Amino acid sequence: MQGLFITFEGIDGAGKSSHIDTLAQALRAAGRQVTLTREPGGTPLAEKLRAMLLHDAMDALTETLLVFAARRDHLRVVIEPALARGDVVLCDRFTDATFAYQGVGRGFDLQVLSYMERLAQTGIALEPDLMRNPDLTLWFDVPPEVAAERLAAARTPDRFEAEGVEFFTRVARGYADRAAGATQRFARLDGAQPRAQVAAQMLAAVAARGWLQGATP
Ligand SMILES: Nc1ncnc2c1ncn2[C@@H]1O[C@H](COP(=O)(O)OP(=O)(O)O)[C@@H](O)[C@H]1O
Ligand SMILES: Cc1cn([C@H]2C[C@H](O)[C@@H](COP(=O)(O)OP(=O)(O)O)O2)c(=O)[nH]c1=O
Repeated sequence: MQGLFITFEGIDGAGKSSHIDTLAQALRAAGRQVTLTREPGGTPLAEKLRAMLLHDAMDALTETLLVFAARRDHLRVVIEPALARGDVVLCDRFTDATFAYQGVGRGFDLQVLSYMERLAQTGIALEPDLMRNPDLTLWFDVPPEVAAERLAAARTPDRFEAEGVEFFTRVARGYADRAAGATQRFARLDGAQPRAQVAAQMLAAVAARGWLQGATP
């Protein structure tokens, strides 16, 4: 079976983590093996880098280098082997987050990011020239004010979540720009709706691609 790479994106508090298990269950019910993972993180090395990224002060270049270092290790150790086995890989965040947070959020040069994206995501897959990209990106789009309200009620903020609404307004614009540049890959979900409706939108986006139809030879 063909591997599939599906990413979950959106600003902090958009509802990504709340919905990833629902999709995993639906895919398993359709006969698929699922690998659940997240970024930054997903391997022992990348989880160490994640802890630094979320808690230690650093400039935007250091942040970007660490994010891509974590991503390359994650691709090498987890994502590419899972895709080669034919799994569906569900990943909570990937490179769109780097364009949204480090790029538009922090103001890091987008062309340099594109170069780093190519460098970090090429040369690991079985096809040597392939730059690994998601097959589908589920974009949980919520107004920054709604996300901030949810987070205030939910958890102690990390270094990103402690940013103000202006930062998240830029990050949200970063996601909208990425989505506009890859309309086939992105499915926009209205994340401000109640959970059941968000879940239904998510399942419909995956079903529309024929990926919930049960095992196919
Ligand atoms: N559709 C929704 N409506 C209301 N609250 C939600 C919804 N989805 C998630 N939440 C709540 O919002 C908070 C952030 O959700 P979470 O899934 O952790 O977001 P993310 O992973 O995108 O940062 C959690 O407390 C979660 O229970
Ligand atoms: C993958 C990635 C995440 N991030 C940030 C966004 C999030 O605030 C943070 C951690 O992501 P996340 O796992 O979504 O946080 P949580 O578990 O608290 O919901 O890392 C970047 O800045 N750039 C990136 O490339």
